[in-house]
Order: sequence, then structure tokens, then C-alpha cells
Amino acid sequence: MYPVVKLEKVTKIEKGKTILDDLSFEIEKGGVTALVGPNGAGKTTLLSILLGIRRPTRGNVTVAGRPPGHPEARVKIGAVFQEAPFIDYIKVREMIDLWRAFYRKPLTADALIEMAGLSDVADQYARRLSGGQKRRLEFALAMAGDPDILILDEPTNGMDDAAKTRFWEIVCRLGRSGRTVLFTAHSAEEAARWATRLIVLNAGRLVAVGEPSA
Ligand SMILES: Nc1ncnc2c1ncn2[C@@H]1O[C@H](COP(=O)(O)OP(=O)(O)OP(=O)(O)O)[C@@H](O)[C@H]1O
Repeated sequence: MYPVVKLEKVTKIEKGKTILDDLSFEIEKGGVTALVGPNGAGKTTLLSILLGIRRPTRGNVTVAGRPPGHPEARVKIGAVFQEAPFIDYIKVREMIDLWRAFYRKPLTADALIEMAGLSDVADQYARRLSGGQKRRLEFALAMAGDPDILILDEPTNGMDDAAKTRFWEIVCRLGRSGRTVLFTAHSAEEAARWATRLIVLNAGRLVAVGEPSA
């Protein structure tokens, strides 16, 4: 059994600036892992590397036992990135159906709408959603392919407290069901409350890895 995510001595240098500095860690299957750190710590850069959008300058990365971006890795990953594109003249349910069409074994549109708490707005135009509703639509899109690995970049930005709690309860259930969830957060408090494991970054360096209690 291989780790779901494995980094060995990963460094990313951009225009002479070291953004990620010699990072090594592994994430085992299942559970909810938070990547925590202040602005500029390198969290989004690290997620981009895991998704195969950017490449490390040095070091080795595998996701689901494959190099990032490999088709066999990509079909297993669902991702929520900050500011997903919203097509202007498309409704929530149509957007979800469009995303489902990319996958071999998608979840049903009804299941995704229910999971993301979008039943009331399923027939509205996506561009009219509130900030918190947009985050939930992004979550539904990330779940469209029933992914083994869920990657969420600051997924609760713009949600009110009730929506946050509901969202994290769903994410934790996914983590307990054997999916591997990795999310980024500024707030160590929010991360420690919901994650089973924390990875703390500062200025591109690994500060700590472990259970929130530690
Ligand atoms: N393409 C790039 N060229 C140069 N510098 C970059 C590039 N992308 C990111 N950076 C720098 O790398 C650092 C890390 O950025 P990153 O977005 O990964 O941090 P972050 O931890 O996600 O921050 P935030 O919490 O603000 O989203 C920042 O100082 C940023 O300015």
C-alpha cells in the first residue's frame, strides 16, 4: 500500500525566490489533513504541484502512486480551487451536469446538489449565487467524479458559520469513508477543529506534521 501523497525533498523556486523549501512528507489513505500557514506560506503552490498544474524545481512527488497530472492520478482527484470559473448563462444543475460529463462514473446530479446543500438554488443561474453558495457549488463540482482524493483550497471562504459547520461535517464523513481529504487554511483553529492531521508550513518550510492535539 503506497501513501496517497508523497513528497521527497520538494523545492520550488520562482524568479529566484524559494517558494517551497525541501519539503518531505507523506499522507496515508483516508482522513482529513489540513495544510496550515500564513499568507505566502506556499500552500496554494503545493496544491498546484499535487494537481500537476505546476512542477517542482527539484524533488519527487507522487499522487495515488503516480506523478501529478498522470491520467490515472487525475481521475482519482477532485479539487476546489479559489475562484472557479462560472459560466454566465448556465444554471447550477446544468453546471453540475457539465462537470459530471467529464467522468467515467460520476455521482448523480441529485446526490451532488443534496450533498452541497444547493437544493434551493439548483435552477438559478450560477453567476447569481452568493459567495458561500459559490463555494458549495465548487465543492459539488469537485465531488462530481466521486473522487478518492479531495483537494480543497480554503473551501469555507465566504460561508457563514452554519454553512461552515454543515460543510465540515460532510467533509469529515468523506474522510471517515476512506476518501483522502487535503485542505488549506489560514486559521489553525478551524483546521484543528476539523482535521485529523495538520501539516504546518511557514515561508515554504515544513514547521510541524502531526495530530491536532500534538
Ligand atoms: N508564479 C509566481 N512567481 C513568483 N512568485 C510566486 C508565484 N506564485 C507564487 N509566488 C509567491 O510564492 C509565495 C507563496 O504563494 P502561495 O500562493 O503558494 O501561498 P499561500 O500559502 O497559498 O498564501 P495565501 O494564504 O495568501 O493564499 C508568495 O510569496 C507568492 O507571492
